[in-house]
Amino acid sequence: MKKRLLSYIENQTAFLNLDALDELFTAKKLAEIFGVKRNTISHYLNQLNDEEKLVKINSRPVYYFHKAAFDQQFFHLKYTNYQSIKEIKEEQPLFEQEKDLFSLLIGYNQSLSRCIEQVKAALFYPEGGLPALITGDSGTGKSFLVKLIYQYCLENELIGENAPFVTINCAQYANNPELLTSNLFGYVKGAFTGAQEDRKGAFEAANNGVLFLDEVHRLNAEGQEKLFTFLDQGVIHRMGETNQSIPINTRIFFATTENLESSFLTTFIRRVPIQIELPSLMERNRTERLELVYSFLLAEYNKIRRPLKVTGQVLTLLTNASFKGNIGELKSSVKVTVANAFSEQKKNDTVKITIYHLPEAILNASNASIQSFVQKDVLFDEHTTLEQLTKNNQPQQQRVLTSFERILTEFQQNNEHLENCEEQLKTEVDRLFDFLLFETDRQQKHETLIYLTQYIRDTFKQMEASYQIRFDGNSVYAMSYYLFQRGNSRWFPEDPQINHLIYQLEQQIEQAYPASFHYVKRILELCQPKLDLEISSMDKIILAIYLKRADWTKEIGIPKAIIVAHGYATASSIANVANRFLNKDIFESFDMSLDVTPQQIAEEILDYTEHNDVSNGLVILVDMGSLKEIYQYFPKQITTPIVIMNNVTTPLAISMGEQLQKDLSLQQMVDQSAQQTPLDWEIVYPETNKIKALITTCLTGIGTATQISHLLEKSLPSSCPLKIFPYEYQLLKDKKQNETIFSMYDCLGIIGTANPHIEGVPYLSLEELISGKESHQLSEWLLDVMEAEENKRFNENLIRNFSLEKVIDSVTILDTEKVMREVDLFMRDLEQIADITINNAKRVALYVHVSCLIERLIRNMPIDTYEGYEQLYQCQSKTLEQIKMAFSVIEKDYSVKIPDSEIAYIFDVLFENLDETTADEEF
Ligand SMILES: Nc1ncnc2c1ncn2[C@@H]1O[C@H](COP(=O)(O)OP(=O)(O)OP(=O)(O)O)[C@@H](O)[C@H]1O
Repeated sequence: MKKRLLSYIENQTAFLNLDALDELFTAKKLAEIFGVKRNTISHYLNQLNDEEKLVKINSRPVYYFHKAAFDQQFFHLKYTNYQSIKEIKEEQPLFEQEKDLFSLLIGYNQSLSRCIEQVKAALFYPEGGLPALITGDSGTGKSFLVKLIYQYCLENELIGENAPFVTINCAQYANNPELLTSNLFGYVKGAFTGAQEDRKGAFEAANNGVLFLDEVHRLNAEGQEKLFTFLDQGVIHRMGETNQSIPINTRIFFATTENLESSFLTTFIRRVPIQIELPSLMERNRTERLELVYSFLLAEYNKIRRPLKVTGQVLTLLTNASFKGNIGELKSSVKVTVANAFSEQKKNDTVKITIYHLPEAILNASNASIQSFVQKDVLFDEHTTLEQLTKNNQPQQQRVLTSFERILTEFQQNNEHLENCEEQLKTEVDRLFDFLLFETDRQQKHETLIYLTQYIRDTFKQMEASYQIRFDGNSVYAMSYYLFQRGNSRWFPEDPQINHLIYQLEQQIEQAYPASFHYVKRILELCQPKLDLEISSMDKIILAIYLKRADWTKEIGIPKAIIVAHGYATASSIANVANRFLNKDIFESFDMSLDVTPQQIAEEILDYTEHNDVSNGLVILVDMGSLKEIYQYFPKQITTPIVIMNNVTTPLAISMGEQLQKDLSLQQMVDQSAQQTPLDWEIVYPETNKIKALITTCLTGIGTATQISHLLEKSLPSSCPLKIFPYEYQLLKDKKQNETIFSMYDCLGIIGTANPHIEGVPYLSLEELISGKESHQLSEWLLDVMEAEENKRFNENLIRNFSLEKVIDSVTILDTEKVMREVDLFMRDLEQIADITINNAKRVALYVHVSCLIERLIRNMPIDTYEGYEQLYQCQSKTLEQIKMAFSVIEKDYSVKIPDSEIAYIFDVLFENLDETTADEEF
């Protein structure tokens, strides 16, 4: 009996649902099932619990389930006795905890993840949340989102149990704006003809609840004014009532399909700190669109309750079609499709849906996509779930997510110390890449994969050229497969605990493998715009661990060398012997027919330079004096120095081959060889029109040099032809002018954190540049490449971009672009009013300081007091008033009041010596 009981509970435990525990796990029900007395069953159950075979929950009623079956099916439990289900749930591992209501939105962890973060930021704002504006084309899900927001508020007790939810669509009142205003704000008796009694409006109805104003741009001037009063002061006035204001406490959400630049919206959005932009259907990736199609089909199945067999072609066409009315129109197209099929096959057990049931417009719009990747047929019936459909669809994506989870769990279990789990993480990453590279269907040569690989290969080459490194050959494939298989999905989890883990791990990886981390970051940045990728921290972590393992090697920049000779095999046999002797493939050979012209040879060589990396120079050994002149046929804009040597023989080739490997400049190589054998040679440097370039460098490594070059690139006017190259400091310092870049480019100067002292190339420290002490130097270097006006803009952009990252790091809810624009205005006004010029260093400080200040004020965070304000005011009242005046735009736009203590701090920033944090430290 005891055995049978245990085995029965074991089988049932697999179906256990912690959220709705079945009666079946109680002594009472089990006694009924086994037809014995309840006491007998209780006795056995307790025995089994003592033996640690069953878990007991001492709630009312008491539940028992099978420990091992539970551990296997769900998660590992530490004990066999618990007081409540809640206690058990607390042991649930991080990644299996419940999803919140927003997970009902398709795309909640992909294209909508940022939107949901913003919604939560608005909702959890202290003292009743912040208003938010939701923008997006028709049918992108604005109303749907707000309905969920309301449910979410109820679930999280942000509003009371019976709190109201009021929706007003302003577009419905297009012909009667007064009616709209009265419906929103209410009116008092006599406010207009027909107003026979006082009446509440939507604002009052939504008090203590949620108010949703759709198509808000339709409000007329009066309505707008009333709305602004509410946003600024939290009160409304009914129509016809000017004296009495009614305080309203409602969580307000607005939506509009209108362009934000329109005149009403610009004044309006200044008062609405959070703007949430929903992507159009086409901006969502294919996986997400397919998920939407699945969910709508599933909903139709649930309505008609007849299995639906949908062909892959239908799924493909629905997924790829573009709809003006976005998700809303996709949803109704699915409805029409199912209705067409259903009415035709009313009597069939299964309704088969083929392309003939689709609305015609879809067929017309999607012709082009018929040949592309086609889905498999899907049967929707009582066993179908959305989760299973989407899971089946992307085993690789799932595999990537599983690795993410394992890595984070491992890291967490090792007390968040990378050094304790480095090996385990590497093994996990290796396993993931093995799976992605070798266990996925390689036959299916997906166009996207081919495109990805091609682009990533080019990016690697670009990286190799600028950093003088060489990546392991497999890295290109590994990276392409990874990005392809993980799909367009991005993984930005919401759980703060997981985000904390990711943040910690990313920081530690960056510290432990700085070079790999920087290369990965740079490669991803370069790929991002072309490949339409959303990069997450986990991508950087995984790829940095992988690249670290594959490791990259430093390329010794040796020039390419070729031998050109007349005759059937002259060149190739010399190259052959020399390469064998040198034990390395140094030379390539060009065997030429006897009647070839020098011009044809030149063309061959140019063709070679186009297909090979000759950025370290090219050495050409030729067999006839006349051929030495071939360079005349090279176009003027060759970009690499070329040495041409005459009378090639095997000893000459061997001697040159040896010199080539010594990491010397071309000139030094020739000089050395010439000491051994008399030589006839010519060196051709790129002539005129060399492209102008700046070099950035940093003592701490190429990562920072790249950041500096980024900063400069971003700040350059778009028309400027200047190139910027990040460089290893040590390399510049060791090789000096011999570094190839100086012969290939016209290097105007070096900007960085340490001077490599290169003769003839001026140096400017980043700190001097940012502080403005020496920014005129940069202007002088750039005289030839840009006009004075452009130069000025460059300097301003530089300071702005330099500050941007810090502002991004410092503010959480403000729109960074907007707040920076506001600070720009503040500084401009201040310069005018106080007749001062704010230097670069102070600009940087003000960008950050004022942005944080606004955020603190909006968030009602405590503001520091300023000691000695009175004394300061006595002697500096004029300047303090001027600063106050310059703040008026910010005060108006953000509806905040800048306290006197803050004005005093700004005074300090402007007129006291700045805290000497240097630009280098900031980097
Ligand atoms: N993320 C989503 N996941 C699942 N269904 C969605 C999602 N977004 C929108 N929908 C569905 O799409 C339909 C259209 O959405 P909704 O009416 O909210 O769009 P809207 O932006 O308010 O449109 P309009 O501006 O035309 O009023 C809704 O029926 C909703 O069920």
